[in-house]
Amino acid sequence: MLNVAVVQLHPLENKAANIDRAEGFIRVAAAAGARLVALPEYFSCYGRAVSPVSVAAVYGEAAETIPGPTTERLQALAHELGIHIHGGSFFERRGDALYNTNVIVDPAGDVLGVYRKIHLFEARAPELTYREESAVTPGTEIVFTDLEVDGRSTTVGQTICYDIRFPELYRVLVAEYGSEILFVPAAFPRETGRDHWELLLRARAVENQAFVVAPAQWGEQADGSWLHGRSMIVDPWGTVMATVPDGEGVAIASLDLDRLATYRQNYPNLQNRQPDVYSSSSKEVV
Ligand SMILES: NC(=O)CC(=O)C(=O)O
Repeated sequence: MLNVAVVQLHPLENKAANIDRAEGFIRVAAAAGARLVALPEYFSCYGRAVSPVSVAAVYGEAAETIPGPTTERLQALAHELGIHIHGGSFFERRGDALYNTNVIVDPAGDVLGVYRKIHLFEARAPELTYREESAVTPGTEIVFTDLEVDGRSTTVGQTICYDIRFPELYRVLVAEYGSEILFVPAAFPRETGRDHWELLLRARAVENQAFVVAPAQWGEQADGSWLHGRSMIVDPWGTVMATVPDGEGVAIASLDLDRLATYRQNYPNLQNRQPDVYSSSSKEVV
């Protein structure tokens, strides 16, 4: 069994305070037996409160390189507690560009996987306007990471928030790269989250026969908007194993990776895919 925790945070404008609270919840989760603790998207800074023009400035100020103070803090913490930490996401500066980036850190304090969000959120609705690309550059690489936890190896796929709407990415992470656990750190707004968040997480879990680990931001922002929260861990059958209610907090679930292997054998959905047919040019028009 692999004990995994999701941390739900209410992002405030003070980056140092956000990181301090994240550390506090990581310690709580580790003390409760979690071997892998996952943080939400933009856990150290979230910029919904400001106009698109100043969003870029706020993000730019919050951005860090890898290695940098935030990754070094996660590395020290993972080493001290002897756990893996999935560092949700934060603003990364690389040359002149900013990315929405997450890392996985192992108990030796090493950074194992660096993923830059590929699909950047955009909404042009009367009730919700957002264009992540105004400040952030999209990543161009699919990232999966091999982990060794409690003497068992597993492969995890790294994604972020809006990526969840693009099932192709998850299919590749599972069918081509063998991921057993899919990470989806997020900051879904209430407008989309109330109807789509759980539905999308459970769909990706069922269709890919994989665990989905989804820590989220929750709560009211300075501009009066709300983040949906409902961090959750979903099993490959689509059952919600653990969730965090409104507010900050931690939820933990025990993932049975051996049972996952049996389940994939008993229901060989992944083996029964017909990729040749999907890509075939021999379409019959009636
Ligand atoms: N915040 C996101 O990246 C995505 C989102 O809110 C949505 O897809 O809805």
